[in-house]
Amino acid sequence: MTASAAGAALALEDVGVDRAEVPVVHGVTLEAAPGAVTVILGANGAGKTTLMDGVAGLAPLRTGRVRLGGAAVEKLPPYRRARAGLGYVEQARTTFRTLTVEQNLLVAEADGGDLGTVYRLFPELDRRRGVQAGHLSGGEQQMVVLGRALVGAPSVIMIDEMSLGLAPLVVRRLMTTVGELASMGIAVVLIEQFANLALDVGDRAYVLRKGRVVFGGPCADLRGDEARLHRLYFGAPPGQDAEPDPATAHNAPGNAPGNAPGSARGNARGVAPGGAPGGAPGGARGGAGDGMERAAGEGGPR
Ligand SMILES: Nc1ncnc2c1ncn2[C@@H]1O[C@H](COP(=O)(O)OP(=O)(O)OP(=O)(O)O)[C@@H](O)[C@H]1O
Repeated sequence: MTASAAGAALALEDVGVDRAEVPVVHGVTLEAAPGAVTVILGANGAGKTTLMDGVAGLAPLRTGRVRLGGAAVEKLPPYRRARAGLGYVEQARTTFRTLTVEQNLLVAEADGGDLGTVYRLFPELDRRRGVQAGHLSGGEQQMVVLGRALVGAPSVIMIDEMSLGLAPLVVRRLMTTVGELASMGIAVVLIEQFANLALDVGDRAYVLRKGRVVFGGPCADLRGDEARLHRLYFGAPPGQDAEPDPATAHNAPGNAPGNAPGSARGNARGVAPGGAPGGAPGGARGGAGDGMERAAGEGGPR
């Protein structure tokens, strides 16, 4: 374990995950720090959801180690990982449709969970406690799903594509809550199709291509750099140099300093989601980065 992994709320070491016995995720090493938003980006099919399913115990780990607060959990069944503090908001926005908002939350409440915190974060739900979840808007249903994860009192919360099918205004509203969750000390892992919005609220980013990490570094290094995001998502066009090989990059993700909380939080710049990879123009905000990039696929490592 590296020194920084010891302080990480969630640390993955050389994680490989299979889908239907096919290897999809390969050798992923990354960390999520408490009080920070860690963003996972990548094109459709890059393996983001498969990675999260592997961490949660819903897809089989082929290789590697998953540490939660320093303790290895990769051999535990999903419910024990959840009890150990791992919250997972899956892509499908599933509520108990005939139960009220409050009943949905109570079903998931764990020791240390607190409905008051959920209602403070989502006054929209406070006003609709007695309404059946099936009668809520898509955005409100997403709040219920996030709320259900929160009343499990997680130290880490992984959120997969919460913006799917929601209006830009609603997505921006939910993104402010993502920042608030981190401010509460939770390690937030955010998978998001709208790269620009995620990079705005995020502290540290990892980009997956073909199941491998091809970038790990500060979000500031990627903000507004659409060309670089495109290259990371899809590889270099024919005839152009590929990204530097990780073997020569001096800062692999596992060696990088922990996420600096609050770098972008609360600064959402009102950028409309523009599809992935997004990247708002002119958004580069300094950041002598420790980012690294690596080639994947043909010619890439392993
Ligand atoms: N249940 C499954 N059985 C077999 N293959 C799967 C299954 N789920 C995903 N895959 C395959 O695994 C690969 C990675 O998919 P995954 O959903 O993890 O990617 P993703 O980066 O989350 O993409 P998206 O943004 O589209 O959700 C894809 O090639 C996909 O077809």
